[in-house]
Amino acid sequence: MLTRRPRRNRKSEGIRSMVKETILTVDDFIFPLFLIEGENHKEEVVSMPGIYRYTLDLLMNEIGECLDLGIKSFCLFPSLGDDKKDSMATEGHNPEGLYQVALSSIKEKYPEAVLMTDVAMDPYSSDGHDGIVRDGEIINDETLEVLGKMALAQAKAGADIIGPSDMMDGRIGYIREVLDDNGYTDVSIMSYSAKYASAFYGPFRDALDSAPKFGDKKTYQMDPANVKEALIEAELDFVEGADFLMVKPALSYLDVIKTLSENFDIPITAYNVSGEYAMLKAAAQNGWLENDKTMMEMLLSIKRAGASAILTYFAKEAAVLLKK
Ligand SMILES: NCC(=O)CCC(=O)O
Ligand SMILES: [Mg+2]
Repeated sequence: MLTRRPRRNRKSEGIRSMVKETILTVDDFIFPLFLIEGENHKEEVVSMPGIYRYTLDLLMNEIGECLDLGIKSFCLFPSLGDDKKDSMATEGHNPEGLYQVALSSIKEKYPEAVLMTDVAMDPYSSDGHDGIVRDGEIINDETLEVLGKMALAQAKAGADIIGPSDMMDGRIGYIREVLDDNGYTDVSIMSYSAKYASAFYGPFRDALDSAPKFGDKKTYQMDPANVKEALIEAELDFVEGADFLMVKPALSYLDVIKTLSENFDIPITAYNVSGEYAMLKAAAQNGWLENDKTMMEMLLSIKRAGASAILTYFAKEAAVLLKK
């Protein structure tokens, strides 16, 4: 005799929705957006169908549409020409630079939008690395000064959340101090705490043309084999003042998301990265996977693992579906 029949709780849509443990909403999304110089121009990222690089005027329209769909949070990434890049990523803290001007213009037009930034040298670095390069090495402590300047310029331009993505040691404490010393105690920090040296970033580097000019990022980004190390990274970022701890990528690292969410009482977020987006788009274009259902299952799994917010290129598509 079968007394326990779990199928009873799946017998109708009504009961299934009653026992549902995880519910995905538009509030969960942070939409990463790519910004380029110029006017009235947008170009699709070849390896990310449906995702565009926008000039600021068109980006404004895109943000307006997203706000109408209920997406409240955005993370901006700049794509710069080589003429704007140097070994010290100087353009990254230029108050008149593309990025800072975009932040303040967006804030002015849409004060309700939550703007998250990217702090790392790579979009502005002629070396394509996240830190200062000397004799082929990435120099940690001197890089902190550059990151501090970037974070401060972004805070001055109106950023709500600073997102250090560089994986230098000590940068959260350093940035927190710079922000606080300058009166930006209310500006939050979402730390890319467990950022892995992953092959899933390929399409993003196409989008920003920011691939490293030599070597790889394994001396600062984490080894995909490690999870205990993620606890150390997260603990340091927590102690240094991070408001959110992020895991990146998401889908191959659901165990890391879960481990951090069980061990820390501040929000854990996850970055559903470009390669994860591209994989589904490629399969869907071939008719091998059903786009909408697979997308929702991916996003749901990231939330189920313990993420309270998800940076995802699917944000707009998923918001349209959720609205139906
Ligand atoms: N610092 C931001 C990223 O590296 C994003 C990676 C991706 O979407 O692949
Ligand atoms: Mg760290």
